[in-house]
Amino acid sequence: MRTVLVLNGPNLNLLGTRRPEVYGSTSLQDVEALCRAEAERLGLGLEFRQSNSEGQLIDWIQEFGWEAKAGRCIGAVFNPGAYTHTSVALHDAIEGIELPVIELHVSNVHRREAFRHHSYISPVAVGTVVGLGVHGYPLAIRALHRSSGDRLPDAAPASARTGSPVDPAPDSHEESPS
Ligand SMILES: O=C1C[C@@](O)(C(=O)O)C[C@@H](O)[C@@H]1O
Repeated sequence: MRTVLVLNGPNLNLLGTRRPEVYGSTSLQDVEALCRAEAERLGLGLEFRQSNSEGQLIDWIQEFGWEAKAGRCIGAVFNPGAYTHTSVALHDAIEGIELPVIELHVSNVHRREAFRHHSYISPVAVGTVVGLGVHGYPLAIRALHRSSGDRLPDAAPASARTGSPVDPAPDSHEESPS
């Protein structure tokens, strides 16, 4: 059975009690239950992990990069918490492996403080889910499952790093109508 990884960074163990007006009142345990139900529905195994440590997150990304390369993992839903806005090391970890990553934020970071508007993760993610609350997690799992089944070229991490899905390929540039 192929697995999907759901990875949560610092302070997400406090979901449900930390600033409920921003992050809601659902606990991380409840998020895991939502993800497990979605994974089961799709016939996937679920690895659900959380760490407050940057190094631990990098180790898991590398571990599941190998799992993806071996065809045993379809990708990761990753909420990097505050490391989103600071971590070149997490950017490099994702860039260096073959794990399709969907970046997820429970809150709409773009409506919040300016320091939350920049992400080091987005340029190496296949996509982002932002501001949909905890219901974004099962949606992201579904998106990974769909892209892994269809093997859409725009779902592959390598092509996502060279341009957006709507970018023409470098050898097929067309003049846009004026
Ligand atoms: O810890 C978090 C949670 C967050 O990633 C979110 O899920 O909305 C947004 C980050 O800016 C913040 O540091």
